[in-house]
Amino acid sequence: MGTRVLSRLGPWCSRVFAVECDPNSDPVYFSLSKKPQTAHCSERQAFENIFGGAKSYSLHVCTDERFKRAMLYEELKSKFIPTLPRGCRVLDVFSFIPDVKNSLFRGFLVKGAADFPETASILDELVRRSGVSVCTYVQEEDSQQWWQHMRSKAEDGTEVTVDKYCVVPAEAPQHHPSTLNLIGNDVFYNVWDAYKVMEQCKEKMTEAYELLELVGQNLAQNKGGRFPIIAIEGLDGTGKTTLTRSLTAALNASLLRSPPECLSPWRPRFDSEPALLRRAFYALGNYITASQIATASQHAPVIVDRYWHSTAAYGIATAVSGRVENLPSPGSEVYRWPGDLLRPDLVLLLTVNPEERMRRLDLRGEEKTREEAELEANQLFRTKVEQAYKRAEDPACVVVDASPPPDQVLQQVLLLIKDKCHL
Ligand SMILES: Nc1ncnc2c1ncn2[C@@H]1O[C@H](COP(=O)(O)OP(=O)(O)OP(=O)(O)O)[C@@H](O)[C@H]1O
Ligand SMILES: Cc1cn([C@H]2C[C@H](O)[C@@H](COP(=O)(O)O)O2)c(=O)[nH]c1=O
Repeated sequence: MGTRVLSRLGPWCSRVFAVECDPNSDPVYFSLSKKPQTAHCSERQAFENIFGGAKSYSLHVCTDERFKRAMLYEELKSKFIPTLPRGCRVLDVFSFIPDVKNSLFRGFLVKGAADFPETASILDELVRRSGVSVCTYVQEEDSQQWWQHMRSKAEDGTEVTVDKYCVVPAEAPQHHPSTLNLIGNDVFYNVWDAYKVMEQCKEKMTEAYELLELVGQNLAQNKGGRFPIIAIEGLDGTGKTTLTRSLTAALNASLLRSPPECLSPWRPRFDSEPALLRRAFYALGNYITASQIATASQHAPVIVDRYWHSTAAYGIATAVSGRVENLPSPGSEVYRWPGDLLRPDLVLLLTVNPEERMRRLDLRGEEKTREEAELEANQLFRTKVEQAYKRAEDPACVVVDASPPPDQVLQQVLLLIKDKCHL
């Protein structure tokens, strides 16, 4: 793999690497060079922190085929990483070509592997896997420089180093590497892109096959009727269900949701699949909901409990690691509305402070999805979801303070609807 060209994504040695040690600080960036270069003291210290101690390995999922990449990454994360001894530390590693979309390969840096002989044999097994590349990090005693050794198996089964590069400091790119693959992996901007993902797994999942059938039956209808379409968005527990019910009664409206009810039986299955499939499931759900909205809005106003903005906000916030500043800047193309999806007339984003939201969730006390559990555990994630909502464009979200009692929130929202939709 070392000297071979990685398909259209360029040679290995032209890549930049980022190791994430802590979600609240910048990753350590490095690139590869055939010739050693002198690193500053602080840079040497940073390398010492990430590779130092007992032998370190990095594993990279290296294929530009998105389905295979998603499956392999999930397999490493859920099957392989949990088998490592507790003493090993696992950090996220990205390898990418700066500013080149879809050039990101995700992986893991396993620190302290040499302390556990069984770890080395597990990692050596991975050298054989197609689509995974395994590197080790070695410090040369005389020069204090770190070298990345690319591992491979020879024909006779013995492990060999196929290439080695000096690890040299690299500048932080303008955009965080985790933003490079968002489009087409974490957010889909047309139905066919999500459809193609689902098609790739319809052989192994009957749910995918049935979902595709449903989408096929629901695509023809995508033009709104004469009544307004109002989407209600917000983090879990902000009061969407409560408000959408009372609004529906007050406006004599139809109430719909995304994902639509007809997908509820399949949701737990897709929620436990790799992110690519999960995101494709939610994206396709919006198109089925759109077809229901198209019919319903011919007869009455339509209230939608979550719609496209949830799909995009959760997809972006899950994929972009680390700090809120790592999100794509406002105005980025990732915050646009898909051209082929029925647009609502008004989108309201309900917001409450974290303590009140937690109080409401605790009072409700239902079973949680993976996303909900993550949201509850992680304030950083919640802030990223809310920021992604706020950056959405055309239509943008109108922020509503949902902390007053339900009746007051309803009155506030009715006034907004009267003003914006003339209802
Ligand atoms: N304005 C409000 N004031 C106080 N409590 C509220 C208010 N609105 C909703 N609640 C309560 O907060 C809890 C969560 O509300 P609700 O289920 O409507 O939120 P949600 O946004 O639909 O959540 P999810 O997205 O997880 O389905 C419920 O117990 C509900 O009764
Ligand atoms: C619609 C939609 C939802 N999710 C995630 C976000 C939430 O944590 C859960 C719960 O949704 P609920 O139906 O309101 O209970 O699902 C998502 O990730 N993408 C989506 O499109």
